[in-house]
Amino acid sequence: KFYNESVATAFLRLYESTAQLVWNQFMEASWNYVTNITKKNREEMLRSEASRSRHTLYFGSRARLFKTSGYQDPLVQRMLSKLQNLDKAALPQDELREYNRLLARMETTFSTAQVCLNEGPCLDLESDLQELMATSRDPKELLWAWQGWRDAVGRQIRPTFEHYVQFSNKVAQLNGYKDMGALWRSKYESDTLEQDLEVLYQELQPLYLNLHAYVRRALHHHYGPEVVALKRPIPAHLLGNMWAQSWVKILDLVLPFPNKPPEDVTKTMKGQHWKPTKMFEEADDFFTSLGLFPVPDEFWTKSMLEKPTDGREVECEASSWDFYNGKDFRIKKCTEVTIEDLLSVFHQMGHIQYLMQYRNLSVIFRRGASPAFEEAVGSVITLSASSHKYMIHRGLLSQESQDSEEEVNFLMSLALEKIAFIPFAYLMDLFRWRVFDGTIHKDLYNQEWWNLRLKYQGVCPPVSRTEDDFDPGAKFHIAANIPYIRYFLSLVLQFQLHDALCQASGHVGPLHRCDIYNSKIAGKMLEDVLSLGSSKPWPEVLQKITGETSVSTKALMTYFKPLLNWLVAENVRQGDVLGWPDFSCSYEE
Ligand SMILES: C[C@H](NC(=O)O)C(=O)O
Ligand SMILES: [Zn+2]
Repeated sequence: KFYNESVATAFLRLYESTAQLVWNQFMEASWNYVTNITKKNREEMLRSEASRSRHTLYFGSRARLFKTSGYQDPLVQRMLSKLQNLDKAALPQDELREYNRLLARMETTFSTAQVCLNEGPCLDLESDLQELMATSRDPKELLWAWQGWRDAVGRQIRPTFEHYVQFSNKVAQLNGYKDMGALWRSKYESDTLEQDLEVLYQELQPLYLNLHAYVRRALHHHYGPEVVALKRPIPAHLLGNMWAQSWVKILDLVLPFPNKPPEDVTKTMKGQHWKPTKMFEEADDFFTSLGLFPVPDEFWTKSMLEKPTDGREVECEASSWDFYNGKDFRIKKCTEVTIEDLLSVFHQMGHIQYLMQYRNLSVIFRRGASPAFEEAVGSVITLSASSHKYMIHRGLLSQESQDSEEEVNFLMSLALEKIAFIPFAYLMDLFRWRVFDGTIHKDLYNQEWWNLRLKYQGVCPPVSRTEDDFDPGAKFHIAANIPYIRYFLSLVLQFQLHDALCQASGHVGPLHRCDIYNSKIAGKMLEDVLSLGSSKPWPEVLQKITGETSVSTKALMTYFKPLLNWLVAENVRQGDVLGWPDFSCSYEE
């Protein structure tokens, strides 16, 4: 074992100079593939992945030779320990090639799947099927899209997914973890993660149960008792979203004060001839108003901000990309001119801001303090951008003030996005952790998925399911091997950060009215945190902004308190039962 710290420092410098090149090449090849899905580009991406893995293996296996205890510089120690995780590069080459092929197969099946009308056109997920799920109020049409998508994706990738689980667990074991779930959880550097998550979930459950009961009653009223029964779970295809993870598109069916409907911001955007580029410029302007970086010129020339119309097949799922050369950062998004997409643009631009803030760190530290921090940054800004104050400021709303009823309507629209999401974000990796640790046997994948969907979300499949189906695979992050607990933690973290930044920026009044636009103080606090990347444990990073070292639901509960009060009163008035005591998912046989 090498003990000598100066050898380690030289070793890391060599890693640094080679890693940027290798990672840049890999990102370019990956980018070329997902923005132009062809066999040639896939082969090129797989070749580039293999060379990146060889580089990881070379340095990672040598990093394991260093005995880092007792080193003076904690950063050297932290860098070496991170390098020692080889991830999938630990596989023998032939198995790595097979693993990469099946990963590409699952993700590409998702990205190219369509649902076709008999003798009619074929619908893409983005945005035909998502628009149908959002706007149709015909249960049969919704069922057609819901089932068609799962037939086209979930069913197709089930066999591949079973191999993916085996390979993933082998990767984890070769890196010293018992299974891939343990490797995923290790990114949070906490040995109480699962207990902490359960506590957060329990604290949030009353908010979710009250929203669920209220929304169920509204759908019961709209669709009738045959379709939506009180005291039962809600059929998953009626919630305005392909995965029932966000219910914001059925706000019109559940508006607390229907005589005070919010202005249609999407209509205003279209009326003002907004284009996708302007949506990104708006977000860029928000970050620069905080004193943070604008995106570089090549962001505008190299990003894919709209779905191509030249016939190219692309992966539409939005994502932000670091090309590891300190100046090339891109977003891939099939942007539509809608308020939902504007907020999603803010979220993605938050990722880009993180990449820019930590671009001078070692490649090893060019990650978020935790995956949840990566997701939370953009969402924090989105909370300000969602505020009535900001929308007025940008001319997207015209009515100056909101009365208390309009504020409840506003909070309901945020709750349909954020509160509805809680159980979904939690169960996505509860499912996969149990698949990886063997608790969920491969012959029961679909039944166990729906057990979790029933237990945590209180939703049912609209039609009976079998083990020929693989409904979890119809969600991008499962087809694309992207962990998800980051979104659950980000949901709580974003309100905690928003609250701290609002206080620092001098905001007074209810949290949901806060907009940190133009606050250089808030911007400086963000800069101090984002520029650390993953060089410090995330509790230390959190403390720099909030003074706390653990994630807390306090700010989220404060934000939604006026709505919870209203929901509880309403559910009591209606004599509603919280939860789904009649838990069977009924099907007319
Ligand atoms: C919440 C998560 N957002 C994202 O991936 O950008 C999703 O879309 O499922
Ligand atoms: Zn994100």
